[in-house]
Amino acid sequence: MEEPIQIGLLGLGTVGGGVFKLLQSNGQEIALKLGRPLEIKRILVRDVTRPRSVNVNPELLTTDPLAILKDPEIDIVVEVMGGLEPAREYVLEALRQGKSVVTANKDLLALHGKELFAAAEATGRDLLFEASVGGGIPIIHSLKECLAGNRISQVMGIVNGTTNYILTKMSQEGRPFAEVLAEAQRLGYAEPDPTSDIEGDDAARKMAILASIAFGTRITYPQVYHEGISQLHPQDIKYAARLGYAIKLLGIAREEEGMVEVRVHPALVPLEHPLAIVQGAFNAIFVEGDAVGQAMFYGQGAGEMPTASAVVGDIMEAARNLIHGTTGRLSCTCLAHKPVKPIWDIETRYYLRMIVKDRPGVLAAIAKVFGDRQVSLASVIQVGMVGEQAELVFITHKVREQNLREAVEIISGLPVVNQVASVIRVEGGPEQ
Ligand SMILES: NC(=O)C1=CN([C@@H]2O[C@H](COP(=O)(O)OP(=O)(O)OC[C@H]3O[C@@H](n4cnc5c(N)ncnc54)[C@H](OP(=O)(O)O)[C@@H]3O)[C@@H](O)[C@H]2O)C=CC1
Ligand SMILES: N[C@@H](CC=O)C(=O)O
Ligand code: NA
Repeated sequence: MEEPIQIGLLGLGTVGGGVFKLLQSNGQEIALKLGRPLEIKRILVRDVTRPRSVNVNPELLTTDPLAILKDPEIDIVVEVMGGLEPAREYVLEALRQGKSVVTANKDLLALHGKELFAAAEATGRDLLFEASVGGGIPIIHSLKECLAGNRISQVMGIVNGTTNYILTKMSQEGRPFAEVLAEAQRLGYAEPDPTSDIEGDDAARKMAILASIAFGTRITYPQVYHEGISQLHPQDIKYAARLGYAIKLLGIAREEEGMVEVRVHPALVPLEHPLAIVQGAFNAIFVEGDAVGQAMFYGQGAGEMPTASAVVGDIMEAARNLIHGTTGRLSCTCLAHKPVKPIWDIETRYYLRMIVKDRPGVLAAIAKVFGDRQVSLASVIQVGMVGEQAELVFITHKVREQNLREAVEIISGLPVVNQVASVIRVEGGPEQ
């Protein structure tokens, strides 16, 4: 067999450790498939003395990035260290040095994609990032290649494993938020700062990447409206279930008449919808194209080995392209400019929970405000009592967000209304 293709690994944490293990355990099959073996030559870490879950020769470890970036024998740099800086500078330098790059870093791509792809195009090398969205699910390649002949109208799904794990455990086992989050961190699902999972930033970055590819226009992370799950009340999970819904952190991207809608927020999803049954750290992504119709991608969206599966697939593609002299054949696909719709212009259904005075005329007062703002109600249910006050749940028909927000503001000020406790969008039903 020929000389190995040399790899430099930036990071040996959850994902880097998984990549190391997979290249060891499946190295022979991989070499057979490529016709050349892959070899990890150096690994950048912060602390070479830290105990590792992988059995690695300490001589491979370095704290000097130049030992990888400037090594002419290294052909492929794998960035699995995370964060914006210095990861951005290292990826740019690797590309400038004529190396192909594989990364799992959605933070980087969702903010600096344009600069990174320009650098890859300048040297004609590959910049591959399958692991950045949906962990092990092959969604990036599917959108960029297999579905490239379609006009994509919608990408919708669960793209954060940590929050789906938390919501699953809270709803099925009634366990407290903090306890389940700690478990997700132990299992390696969460980001180093789990706030980005909990507050929807991680999912927003992934939706920026998916929307950019699906609609062929550059969408960056700051353009993605997002809310997380930290403000969710456990009673809303309970009431939603009673009404036939699960609450999921959904990413939604749509293109209509040349405008893109892209958002991340908790949503009530009907229990009969396939996304409602996605449990634990699993992710699922629905894609709708004019030729393919509906396609759903499902699998483990986080964790050591599922993510390593995507990274190693990309390493093999980069290696194949090097072997055949075909690097850089599939670069940036953001070729058009399409404006992003502001959140107040979106149209959807809403679940609202209110604490109100338990007296006649209250419903009529609330209904009048809704009516004045063209908010049409699909159902109203009294779910319980909070002391002397009644707890009401409303589900609306589809309405423009601006109208709903105005109605909520006026209703919150009505003397008969103590509090509009929750407003959650409803997605995936017959009206969408
Ligand atoms: N965990 C997951 O399920 C998934 C993660 N990702 C992405 O993969 C990337 C890696 O995530 P993960 O493996 O979980 O992160 P970890 O925190 O587990 O690992 C990070 C690794 O990078 C090293 N590192 C970080 N900063 C530096 C630095 N400045 N200089 C040198 N080495 C550094 C760390 O070194 P040391 O060990 O010495 O501290 C560590 O080995 C992130 O971009 C993440 O968003 C993508 C999909 C899923
Ligand atoms: N923290 C992320 C990891 C994968 O991208 C998640 O929970 O989905
Ligand atoms: Na993926």
